[in-house]
This record gives sequence, structure tokens and C-alpha cells, in this order.
Amino acid sequence: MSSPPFPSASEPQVQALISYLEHEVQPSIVLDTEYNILAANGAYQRQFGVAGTPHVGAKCYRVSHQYGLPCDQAGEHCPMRKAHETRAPDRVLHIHHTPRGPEHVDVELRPILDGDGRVVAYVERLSTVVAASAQPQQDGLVGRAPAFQEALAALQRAAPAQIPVLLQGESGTGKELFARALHTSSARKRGPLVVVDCTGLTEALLESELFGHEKGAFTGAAQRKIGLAETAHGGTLFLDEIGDVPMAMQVKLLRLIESGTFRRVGGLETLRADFRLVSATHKPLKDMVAAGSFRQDLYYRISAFPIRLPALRERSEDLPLLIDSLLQRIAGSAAPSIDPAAMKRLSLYAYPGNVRELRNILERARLFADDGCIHVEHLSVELREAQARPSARPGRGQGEQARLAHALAVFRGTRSELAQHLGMSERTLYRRLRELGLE
Ligand SMILES: Nc1ncnc2c1ncn2[C@@H]1O[C@H](COP(=O)(O)OP(=O)(O)OP(=O)(O)O)[C@@H](O)[C@H]1O
Repeated sequence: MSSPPFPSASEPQVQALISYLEHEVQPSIVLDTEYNILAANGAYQRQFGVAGTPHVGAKCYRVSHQYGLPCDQAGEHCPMRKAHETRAPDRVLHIHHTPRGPEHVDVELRPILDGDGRVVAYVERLSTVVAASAQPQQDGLVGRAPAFQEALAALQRAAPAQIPVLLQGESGTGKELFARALHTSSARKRGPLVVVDCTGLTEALLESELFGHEKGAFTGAAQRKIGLAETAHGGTLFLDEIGDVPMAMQVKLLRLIESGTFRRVGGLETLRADFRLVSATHKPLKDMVAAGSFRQDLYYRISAFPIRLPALRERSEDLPLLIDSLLQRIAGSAAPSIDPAAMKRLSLYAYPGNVRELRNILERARLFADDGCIHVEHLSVELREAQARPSARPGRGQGEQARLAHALAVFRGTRSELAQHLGMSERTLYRRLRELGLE
């Protein structure tokens, strides 16, 4: 563990801590109360270190965010501030600058107290979040906007537990992708992830899909069939569009979830399946409960840990990142570029169909991009009209104006640092500020 002779580091407790952390497998650093990194263990240096750039002696916010100021003064949650006040550990999700570029990092900070209860140092443990990427990626979830980060932070908390998760979001917001990320971030990741699309299935069909059936259970049941609940044993069962499950089937689903037991259609044997339940819906389930079209007991069973997925218009800062990633996915190395005018139209549109709609738009447009570049005329009429109707711009509306105004008020760094903090270029920041009348 590298550690220079800082005054507080010479305290025996801190020295003992530094020596202990060297054997920790998780990247860890020791900080003093002035944000100075006193020591970094081998795991930290391997994962976050840059050859020739010593972290030890540097300010933590400079290393992880390239800010000139502590995170809380830059409009972000600072775990050190909170841990100092509460004398208790704090955990947050941040985007850190790493040798691999920006990454989502789960940061856990523990204050180290002396005999009088004074904080003498902090230990910060970091783990890279694998569930989502903050830079363009060939697959999986990408995003870095605050609304996306909030959902990701909830996913990180829920993933290691067994608790049933309910993903709620408009169509195309990435519910299935989130369910996959939840599964791969859980202890069951080596088990199966079984997706059941509950849309458009009659009670009989859903029952035989979910529970399976015995040979001869009904006309056409020539063989015994193993149901999806059984297939999910040891893994995750993802019930997509659970709001579409017919009322009569809901009671059977409740029994399965409560007891983990079920019977194949036409079978007498009670079977048991051990799975983690993840459900998703775009429907307002609570209203459906009030209207009597969704069972209240089932609702409470499936919604122990609700996660709200933001609409694309609530995370419009993510558009460039999503566009980059989706074009790579659609066209690989032949991915076209986008000219500034087309990019502007794309950023003005409201995307009622969310990321799926964005993907469709790009898939279509790239087929017209003969010169390797998407131009305005390659976009659909709605997109081309987007500029003519500035009122139809929820992403650039009051929400964004309030967010930028708030960031301007609380951020004490330079404009370039603010741009970096907001995940946009300095030029874009100036342009947005001008557009919103904040400049
Ligand atoms: N954050 C994201 N990063 C990358 N791709 C995304 C993201 N969110 C959604 N997508 C992509 O958008 C498309 C729609 O996502 P998905 O099918 O998970 O949405 P959904 O909410 O389950 O939709 P529906 O409710 O209509 O079933 C997919 O191609 C998916 O890969």
C-alpha cells in the first residue's frame, strides 16, 4: 500500500488500517478529513491507478471526478459530508473517471473514529458497477443521466437480495434489459433467467406455459411439458407485463409466489420451484387495484421493491450516448455518423416510444445514409417537424431548465467542470444555457 507521511496518517490506528486494507480484495483507499488520499491498496492501484500518476496525496474529488471542488460543492452527493455528520457509513453511486473512461462506481465510505468519537479518517471501498455502462457499449444498459442513475442505484441495492422487484416504466424504457441486468448482478447469475410475456395469453395458456402440463391433460397434450416456473429453478423468473395477467390466473400466481409451489396442468403432484421474482408493467397497477382489476394481495407480493424506469424524455442528456451505442449495435463498424442538423432534430423529439422508438428511427435512417452520414431528410416526418413545435420538447422543457438552473446555483467549479459534471461538452452547455435563457 503506498502511503506518504501525512500528519494524520502517522496515528497508529490509521497506520494499522492501512496495513489491514492492503490484503483487501476490493479496491480501497484511506482518506483524511480534508479529502486527501492517504493510502491506496494494491487492488485500487490495479483497477483505478494510472502509471506515473500517483493518487496518494491527491484530493479524492480531483482523482475521481476531475473537479476542483468537493462533490457536494459541485452539486453532487458527497458521502464524506454525510458520514461526517452521522458518524455512520454511507453508500452512493457515482460516475468516476477511470483509466477506462467514465464508469459507474458503487462507493461505500466508512468513518474511522478515535476513542473520543472524533472522525480521524475514512475508508472508501469502490466497486465498478457491471449492470450498466456510462460510455457507448455494444450491449446492455447504457446511461448516465441523473434519472437513469437513480434507477441503477436502486437496481444495485436490490440485486444481491431475494426481494421481489417490480419494474415500472413506459413501453420501450428498457424493462427487459433492466431485468437482465438485475439477474446478472445477483447471486443467481449462473442460474437461468426465464422471461414470461404475460401479454395476450388466455388463462389456460398462461397456466400451461407457467406450470407445464402432464401428458393427456388436454387435447393436444401429447407429451409432458415442463413449465417456465420449473425451468426458472435456481434463477430468476421475469414476468413481463404482469398487469395483463387475467384475474382468474392471478390467484394461482399468488400461490406460486407465496409458497413457491404449483401443480402441472392435469397433475396431482405439488412441485416446488426456487426462483427470484422480477415483474414489469407499463400499467398503473395501483389504480388497477383500486378499480378491482388487479388483486391487492398479489400487488403487495410483487411490489416489495418497486423501481421506476425513467422515460427517455426525462433523460435527454443520455441521447448522444444512446445513439452512439444503438448505431454500433445496429450497424457495427459500418455505423453512420449524424450531421449536426439531424442531431438537433433527434434531440428535440419527445420519443413517446422511448429507447425502442429511438432504435427504430436510427435503424430506418441508416438505410438511407448512403454517404455514411444521417441527414435530416433521412428522418421521419415527426422528427423533421420536431423543431417547428418547440412546445413538444419535454426533455428541453421546464425540467431541464430547472435542473440547469439548480446546477448553476450550487456548482462552484468552472464552466468546463460543470459541463463535465452534467455529461455534456462545454459547447453544448453554453448552447443549452443560451437556449433556456440562463446565460
Ligand atoms: N438504457 C438502455 N441502454 C441501451 N439500450 C436500451 C436501454 N433501454 C432500452 N434499450 C433498448 O431499447 C429497446 C427496448 O427495450 P426493452 O425491450 O428492454 O423495453 P421494455 O420497457 O421492456 O419495453 P416493453 O414495455 O414494450 O416490453 C431494446 O432494443 C433495448 O435494448
